[in-house]
Amino acid sequence: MSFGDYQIELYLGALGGVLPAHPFDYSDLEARALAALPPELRTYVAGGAGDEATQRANVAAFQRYALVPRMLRAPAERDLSVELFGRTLASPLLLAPVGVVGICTPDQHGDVHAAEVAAATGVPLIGSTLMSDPLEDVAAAAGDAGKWFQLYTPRNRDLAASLVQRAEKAGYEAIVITLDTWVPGWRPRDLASGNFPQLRGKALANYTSDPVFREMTGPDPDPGTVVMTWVGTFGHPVTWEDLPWLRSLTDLPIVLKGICHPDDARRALDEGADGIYCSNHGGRQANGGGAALDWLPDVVTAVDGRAPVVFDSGVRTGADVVKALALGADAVAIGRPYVYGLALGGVPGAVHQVRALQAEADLIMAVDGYPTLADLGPDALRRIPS
Ligand SMILES: Cc1cc2nc3c(=O)[nH]c(=O)nc-3n(C[C@H](O)[C@H](O)[C@H](O)COP(=O)(O)O)c2cc1C
Ligand SMILES: O=C(O)C(=O)c1ccccc1
Repeated sequence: MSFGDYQIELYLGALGGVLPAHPFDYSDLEARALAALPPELRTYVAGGAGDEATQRANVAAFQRYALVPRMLRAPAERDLSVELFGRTLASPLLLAPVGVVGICTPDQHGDVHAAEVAAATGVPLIGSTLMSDPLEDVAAAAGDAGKWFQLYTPRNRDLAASLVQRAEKAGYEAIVITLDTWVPGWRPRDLASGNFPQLRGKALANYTSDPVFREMTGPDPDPGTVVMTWVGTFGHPVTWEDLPWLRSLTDLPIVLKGICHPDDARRALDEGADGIYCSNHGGRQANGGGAALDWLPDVVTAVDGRAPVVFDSGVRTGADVVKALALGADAVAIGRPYVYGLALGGVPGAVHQVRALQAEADLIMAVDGYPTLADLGPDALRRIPS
């Protein structure tokens, strides 16, 4: 069984009279998913920072690299597996943490459904701090699939400790600390529509289910108190000085998300991080930066094999996945593609998006003669002069 078999399944289904129910093209997926979402979610999910130049650059950057086909290399047998923190994954994909995925399905249990996508595909879910169901319920829905917990470090250190300890107890296998979002970026689409879901009390289940947060609000708080308490504690701007404390909270691997500079990557590892997550938050936080993909090679060089490098921001196709891997990422995360899949077609819709990415990546590696991840290095790519 290889990931490429998904195309056989689709063709056979069509021969049996059943055409695929879910989109293949990202623009089509996005347009249909946005139409299916309530208006207040459209700006939040699709939008980015400023005039969204960085968000567009994330996607465009992939076109500046071309995969070079190599022949006669027995590519029939593929192996896309990768080992991350002691778990072997069949493919190097991850579901990026998305704080509002919980409200992207009509039943408001989108975080549980994202975990079901992980369970169905074996692609680990990185669950956000901002969930609509408690992290314990989401972990249970992921079953045997991998799951990592993404921490938005609160100002209240006891609350941070409680969230990390709950995640550890619930079976999450790594803690991803997001560094670039202790304050929301300047997001004109949301500003113009007066829209920020958390301020309407959405996606706060990990707080309202937490004993430390409950002490902060007092018993039976009204919704306004919950939101204002959240606003007061949400975003601690993590610094190097905080790392020993964060390290002391858990024995789980710690992955730092938002690292784009080689010096930051090197120092993070020197100071005890176990993984580096190169990302610019899908262009949602700071406009005016380059594409995350352009920061990846130097980050990989700085890490020098000491720890896994995860990459996200702008991955839309199987070819994008292969290019990020060739530039040195050990695993590639997707954000909006699976959220849109879920919004449009529920769990089967998101499973389709994941399987389509796996199948396309697998078939590209086959046709281009890079049958395993070890075969895929910078030599597989040429930079197209702009
Ligand atoms: C609607 C939305 C909510 C997000 N929420 C979080 C979050 O809670 N925590 C986090 O670390 N990143 C969050 N991100 C960023 C993603 O983890 C990821 O970095 C980004 O979506 C990757 O870019 P892509 O959407 O172009 O694939 C969010 C992204 C989107 C689109
Ligand atoms: O929307 C986001 O990308 C996000 O992760 C976030 C969460 C809380 C505050 C600001 C941004």
